[in-house]
Parts: sequence; structure tokens; C-alpha cells
Amino acid sequence: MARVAVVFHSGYGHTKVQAEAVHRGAAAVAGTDAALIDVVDYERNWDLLDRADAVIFGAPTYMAGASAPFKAFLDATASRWAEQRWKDKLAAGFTNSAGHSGDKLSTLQQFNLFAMQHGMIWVGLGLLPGHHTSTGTAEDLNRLAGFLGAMAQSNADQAADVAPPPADRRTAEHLGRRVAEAAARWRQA
Ligand SMILES: Cc1cc2nc3c(=O)[nH]c(=O)nc-3n(C[C@H](O)[C@H](O)[C@H](O)COP(=O)(O)O)c2cc1C
Repeated sequence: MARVAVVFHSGYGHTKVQAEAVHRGAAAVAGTDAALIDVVDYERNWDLLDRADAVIFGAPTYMAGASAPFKAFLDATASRWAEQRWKDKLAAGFTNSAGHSGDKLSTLQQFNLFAMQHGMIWVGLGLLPGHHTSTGTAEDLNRLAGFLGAMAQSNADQAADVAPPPADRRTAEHLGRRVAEAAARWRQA
């Protein structure tokens, strides 16, 4: 049984929708024990995180980086970093912001470097870019053309029932599935 933990923050619900999609994708892979952890509860979930084969980090992009509550969680892993307790776990990331760019690559890079500090093994999105040709559309998987992780965009004037849009939810599901499949292979190795 491969264990995948999805840990996320969401101030207004949009990134929660994305996190749920990541979790759904992971849980759909047979033999996966997938947990969804709201970062406000991280102190009660160290055991789940420590036992996970893969941890997927997700936060909204606020001021060109991960939101403050999520950064507080990242900082709280410092004792685990000192012992390299998460070394050789798989890691991946996702983020959501109002802008189509919105500088959200910076958030994924932050998660990637964090994982590298922990000695984790990064799993990227593994999709070709969508919506980048004359025949592409906003319905394309990976419409925001990310590589490092799953990106989503939520219009600032829309609530989480419609934003982020379906293509970004499917992209998030893909990331969850991909990490769960990688975790199953990683456990066998
Ligand atoms: C404090 C703050 C800072 C933000 N900074 C950015 C930003 O740098 N780039 C961007 O595109 N959107 C930015 N936004 C918009 C959010 O990323 C966007 O509304 C997102 O959908 C919020 O997700 P949530 O509902 O999960 O909190 C910011 C929002 C807030 C509240």
C-alpha cells in the first residue's frame, strides 16, 4: 500500500478545490492510501506525513510565493530537515493564483527547493503544455503550461464553485495520479 499525503492551504477555498482534485487522482490509483491534510491541522498530522511515501505540497500564491500559513508549516519541518527524516520520500507541488502567470512558478520553485533541502525526490507534472497553439483551447489539460507541478488559475471575482475551471481540476487530478503511480513503483524498488 503506497501512502500519499496531500497537504494544502487555502484562504478562500479555491486551492482547496485543487487539493481535492489532486487527492482524488491519487486515491483513484489502486493500492493507494491517500490522505488530504488541511495545513491548519498540520500539528495533528505529523505521523501521517512522516509515514507517507510521497508528500504533495499545495498552496495559493500570495505575493509571489506560498501563502503565510503554508510557509509556517514548511518552517515547522526544520527539525525533520535536521534529521533528514523525509529523505527519499517522493515530493510534488501545486499552486493556484488569480493571474494566469501571477508569478506562481515562484511558488512551485519554493516547494521544489524545500523538497531538495529535505533530500526528497521531485516528481514533475509530466505533461506537454496545453493551450499554446492556434488550435489549443482553455479546456486543454495543462492549459497553463507548467512543468514543475500543477498550476491553476482562479478569476479573482469568482467563488470556488466555478474557479479554478475544469481543465485545472483535471490537471490537478493528473498530478495526484502520477505521484501515486510513482509511489507504488518507488515502494517496489
Ligand atoms: C494576500 C494575497 C496575495 C495574493 N498574491 C497573488 C499573487 O502574487 N499573484 C496572483 O496571481 N494572485 C495573487 N493573489 C490571488 C490569489 O492567489 C487567488 O485569489 C487564489 O485563488 C486564492 O486561493 P485561495 O482561495 O485558495 O486562498 C493573492 C491573494 C491574496 C489574498
